Amino acid sequence: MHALEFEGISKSFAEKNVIRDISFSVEQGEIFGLLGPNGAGKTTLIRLLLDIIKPDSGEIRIFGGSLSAAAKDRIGYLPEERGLYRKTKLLDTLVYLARLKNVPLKEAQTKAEALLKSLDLYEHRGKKVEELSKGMQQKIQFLSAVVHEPELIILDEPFSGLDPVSTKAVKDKILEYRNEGKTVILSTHMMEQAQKLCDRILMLNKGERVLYGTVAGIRKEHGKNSLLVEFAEKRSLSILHEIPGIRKITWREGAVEILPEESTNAQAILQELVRRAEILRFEQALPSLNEIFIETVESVSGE
Ligand SMILES: Nc1ncnc2c1ncn2[C@@H]1O[C@H](COP(=O)(O)OP(=O)(O)OP(=O)(O)O)[C@@H](O)[C@H]1O
Repeated sequence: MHALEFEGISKSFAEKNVIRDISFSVEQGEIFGLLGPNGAGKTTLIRLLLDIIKPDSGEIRIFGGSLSAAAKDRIGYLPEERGLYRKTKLLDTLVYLARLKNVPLKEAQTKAEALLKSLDLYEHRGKKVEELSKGMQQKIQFLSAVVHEPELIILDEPFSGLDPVSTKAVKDKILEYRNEGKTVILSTHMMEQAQKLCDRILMLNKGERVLYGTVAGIRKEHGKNSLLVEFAEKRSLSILHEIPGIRKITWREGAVEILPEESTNAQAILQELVRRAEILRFEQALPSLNEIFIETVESVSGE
C-alpha cells in the first residue's frame, strides 16, 4: 500500500508557482528521499502533505485517505526550523510529546528512556534543553519526532549539526525504523547519506519533478558506460596503454575509471586486463547521487 500519494499537486504563493503539477507516491516501508537545491520546494511539499497549507489543485492521500486527526497521530515530523521548550527537561520533553499523541503515560516513559539511551542522551535526561550542545539538541529533536512510534516519519535535514558518531547513530535508527516496516521521508542536502539510505528519491528543481525512481535505477540511467578497475599493484596501471578500445582513463577513489570506445565491450577489456595483471575490482562505474544532482540542476538552469 502507498503511505503517501501526490496526484497533480500545484501550489503558488503570490502568483509564483512553487510546486508545479507534482505526482509521486511513497511506498510503505521504504526510505524515500526528497532532494533538490535551495528553494526547490521541498519544505513546501512537506507542508502540503501535513495539511499545514492547502494545494491550489490536485489530490494528496495519506495511508490511502485524507489527513484525519487519527492519521496525524501516525505521523512524526522533524521540521526544518527546530523548536522545543528550552526550560523543559529532556525526559519530560519526550514524555510530554508522546502524551500529546495519545501514548499512555507508562508506555511514554518507557519509550522515552529507551530512546534517550539509544542516542547516548540518558545521562542528560534531567537537564533542560537549553543546557545541551547544538548537536545534542538536534538529537533530542529527532527523538521528539519518533517517540510516539509513528508509521510515517518525516525528517527535514536530520543530520544537520551532528558529528560523525551521532550521524551514524541517527542513520542506524532510521534504518531500524525501515526494517520495522515504517516509512521514512528524508529531506536532505547530504547526498552521500541520501545515496546510502534511500530506496527511492524524488528530486525537485524550481518546483518541478526532475528525477524520480530508485537510487540504483537513477544511477544506472545516468551512467556513462564506464568501468571501475582496481589493480592489486599500482605499477600495473601502465598496462592500460597496451589495451585497445579504451577512450579515456580517469583516477577515481583509489581506482581507475575506464571509458571504452563505443565498439568495445566490458568483457573484452576485462579479458585483456586479467591476462596482464591481478585485478581486485572490476565493475560498472556509476555516478554518485551528488554528481547526478549537480548535473541535473545545471542542465535545467542552462535551458
Ligand atoms: N509562505 C510563502 N510565501 C511566499 N513564498 C514562499 C512561501 N513559502 C515558500 N515560498 C517560496 O517557495 C519556494 C520554495 O521554498 P521551499 O522552502 O519549499 O524550498 P526548499 O526546497 O525547502 O529550500 P531549502 O533547501 O533552501 O530549504 C521559494 O522560492 C520560497 O521563497
